[in-house]
Amino acid sequence: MIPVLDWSRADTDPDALAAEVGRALRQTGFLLLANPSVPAALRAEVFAQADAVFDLPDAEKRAIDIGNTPHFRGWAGPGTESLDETRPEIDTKQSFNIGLELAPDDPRHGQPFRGPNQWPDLLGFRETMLAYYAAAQAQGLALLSLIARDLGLPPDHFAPLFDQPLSALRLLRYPPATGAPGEIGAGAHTDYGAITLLMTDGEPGLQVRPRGGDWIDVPHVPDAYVVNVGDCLMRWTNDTYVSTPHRVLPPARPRRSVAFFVEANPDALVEALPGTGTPRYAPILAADYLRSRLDATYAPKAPA
Ligand SMILES: O=C(O)CCC(=O)C(=O)O
Ligand SMILES: [Fe+2]
Repeated sequence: MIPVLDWSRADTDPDALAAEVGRALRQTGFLLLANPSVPAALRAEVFAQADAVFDLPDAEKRAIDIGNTPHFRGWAGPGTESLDETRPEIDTKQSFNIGLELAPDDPRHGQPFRGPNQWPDLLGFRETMLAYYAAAQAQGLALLSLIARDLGLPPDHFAPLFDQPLSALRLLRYPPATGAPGEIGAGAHTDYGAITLLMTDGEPGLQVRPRGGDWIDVPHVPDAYVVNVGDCLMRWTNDTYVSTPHRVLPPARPRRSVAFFVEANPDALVEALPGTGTPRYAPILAADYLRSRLDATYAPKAPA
């Protein structure tokens, strides 16, 4: 149901690979990407540094809490987020969020979602995360080039729209299940951005619910990314591609994952791409769309 596609074919067989990517993104909006361009050593280092930041004492994590700034960066402890807006349960996960890094004197500070990252005092953390942010964004853009091919657009169609991205790197850790009623690792949701590149650690829990179907487990393929369509790309493709609800059940053992949300530039105009039919949605700036989605995720809930 969720195909495994080999990224090494992007060089040898791009047209066929683009068609297979397109088919998956039209059907379930999910695929597994083997042999990605991001080096394995860098991916492993991201997991190691993620462990280090989550293992810091709470006081150190609170000093870089996501609530300290309006820029959605830093540590979000357990109980601060609820991805399923329709249910009272709060996600058990904790996360650490990193956005586009700007020089301190960059004039873009203060624009929507632009601001300083909050870095922990951990040797190599910042360098690893910035290297990964760049590598994952490049993989995302290369995938968007195949997506453009599939949609009959010039292969570089998206490049100028993703060169100052709102993309977010999110480290995640899920505690083992306690058995509490209704407990959920990450509530059912669709992603907000263009595409998501997700690394999982092999501990089961991630499920998707294809349209008209029931929840199914997403298999763990070592070294492959779980790739899925976000709501912004669904809207941009005028529903040609579909974003699909997914969730993380409370795992049997601690579970770790690393999501990279590939997002457009804040001022990219998201409107029905050529060839996708009569527009179903009004045009919207990528930053305004993201704002509307994040506000709902972080809205306070009545206690369960
Ligand atoms: O941890 C996972 O496997 C999925 C996380 C997720 O869906 C998200 O952060 O949007
Ligand atoms: Fe997600």
